[in-house]
Amino acid sequence: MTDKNQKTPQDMLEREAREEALAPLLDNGWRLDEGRDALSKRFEFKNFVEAFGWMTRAAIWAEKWNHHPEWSNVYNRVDVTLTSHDAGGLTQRDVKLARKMDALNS
Ligand SMILES: C[C@H](O)[C@H](O)[C@H]1CNC2=NC(N)=NC(=O)C2=N1
Repeated sequence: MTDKNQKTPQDMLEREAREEALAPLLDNGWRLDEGRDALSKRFEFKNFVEAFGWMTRAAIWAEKWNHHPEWSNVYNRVDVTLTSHDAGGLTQRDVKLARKMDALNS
């Protein structure tokens, strides 16, 4: 998150809300990217069909919420990075999508 007093989207997280929102995600396999304000996680599945099935379900929510992950898939593995491009960093939209991705994987 930037400290410069620029115009930022309304859902940019303030420090306290941000820490509260991020703590459970960081406990659940998400990490803060170094070098950019983004959350990343590697999801692993039994096989490609499970991985791609999960991606399909996540994609439907991403499209519904107009908030899209950066992700790549190799066989049973999906590497996800979440950040809000318009904000240049994390917003509530990333937290919401991260929680949904975890819920779809439980
Ligand atoms: C025009 C459209 O609303 C925007 O490009 C949306 C689409 N999905 C998006 N996804 C993410 N992660 N960040 C954005 O800023 C974003 N913007």
